Amino acid sequence: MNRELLLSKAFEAMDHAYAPYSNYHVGACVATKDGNYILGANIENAAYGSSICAERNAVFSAYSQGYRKADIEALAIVSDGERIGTPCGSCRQVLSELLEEETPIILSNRESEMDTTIRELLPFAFGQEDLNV
Ligand SMILES: O=c1ccn([C@H]2C[C@H](O)[C@@H](CO)O2)c(=O)[nH]1
Ligand SMILES: [Zn+2]
Repeated sequence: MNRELLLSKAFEAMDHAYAPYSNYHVGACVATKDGNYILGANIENAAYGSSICAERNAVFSAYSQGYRKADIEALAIVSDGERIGTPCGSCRQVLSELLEEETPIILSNRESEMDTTIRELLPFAFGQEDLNV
């Protein structure tokens, strides 16, 4: 996985964000172990709650193409904010099920970068194993 290419694909996705309400543009890219780069951007809606975050779009897209957590090498999430953006609570919940605990997550706002994992972002996550089924 080429880190610079992964980040540049995430910034390319950010350019496709549709964010007329927040004016906060986010891009994400999943790097798969077989060499694919799958993009996602935040897409907003006048009914605000119907909007979708960039990282969920990218990871859902990867799953829609048949990839699963073991196939994902890294996830980059980038934004045009003044500080590095971190995933919202809903995305952390989704990522905790759809990524491996230690899959690298790279966050950037062009000025700086930060490396993390979903284990670090959402410790003690609620998951499938908590269900009574
Ligand atoms: O990690 C984040 C945080 C926010 N957003 C989007 C949702 C909404 O469109 C806008 C403002 O919350 O940014 C993302 O895509 N990813
Ligand atoms: Zn989110």
